Amino acid sequence: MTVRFTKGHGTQNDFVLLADTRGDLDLTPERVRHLADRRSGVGADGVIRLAPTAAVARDGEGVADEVLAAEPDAIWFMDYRNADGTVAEMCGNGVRVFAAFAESLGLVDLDGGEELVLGTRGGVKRVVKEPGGWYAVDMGLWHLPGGADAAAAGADAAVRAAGWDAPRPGLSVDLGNPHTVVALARADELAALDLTTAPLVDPVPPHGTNVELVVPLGEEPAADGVGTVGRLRMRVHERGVGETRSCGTGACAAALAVRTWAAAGADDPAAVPTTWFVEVPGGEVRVRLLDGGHVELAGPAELVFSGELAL
Ligand SMILES: N[C@H](CCC[C@H](N)C(=O)O)C(=O)O
Repeated sequence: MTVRFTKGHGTQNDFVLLADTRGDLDLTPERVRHLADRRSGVGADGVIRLAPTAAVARDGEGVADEVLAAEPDAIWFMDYRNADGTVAEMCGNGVRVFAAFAESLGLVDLDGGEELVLGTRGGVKRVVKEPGGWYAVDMGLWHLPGGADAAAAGADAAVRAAGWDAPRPGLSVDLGNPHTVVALARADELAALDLTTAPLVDPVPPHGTNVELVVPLGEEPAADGVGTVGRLRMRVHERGVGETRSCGTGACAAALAVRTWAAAGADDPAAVPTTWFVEVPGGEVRVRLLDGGHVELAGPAELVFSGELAL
């Protein structure tokens, strides 16, 4: 069979997008790997199928029923797959590119002020477009799997990257998908890091994890002149992919970890910034803590080209 696809990216985390508006495309792991293959296929970090949430529910995914029960307006579902063919619960850069894709299909008018409400395996997500063209995603709830003890200790895992003579402390952060965040002291160490193999994480996360290596860069005056914002730089080794140029859920995890560490050592934790700019090799995104325990991710999304491919 031949499929039409669109290629897009968010801060160079790239995706092949398929408009399966009838919900009848059988996206097997083999097909995902073929589409994502940078030699024999289109090439991408992940594959995103836009499908009716009702069709995903019909196909037996209970989360789609939960999405529709919670938010009947979430008629479209982001079926995200990693390049290795595995399924992941969420993709933050992917949601922004999904929104741009939905716009291109005429399914939503974000420029006209509409909000896109969509389903994912990580629950309902909401996307609006900012005046400057960035897509802002309410990523929903986040949590530390290690709870208050992990927050106080600043770590609940030991992580060892290639070339390290000893493990370093890591903090697990859940964004619907799993993350383990490790602080480094210097930007040159981050730049020199060998991420050609997955860092070893102990205890071994039962469903794997995305590993973010971060360098906190301190605080700076907010653009509106009110208070300060935080800044950090990160690289990431993604579950099911390898090192990518950016990771949206990872940027959220990194900002939440750095804020947790800063708050643990602060005289006034409430004074720690709630907005963070995250520098990734593919660009920059913004992470903002929202009321109610939600976190927002904002950044660019671009559609690059479309084509056809035999599957
Ligand atoms: N590799 C991730 C999914 C993609 C996440 C990333 N591309 C993002 O933008 O959040 C996982 O297996 O959980």
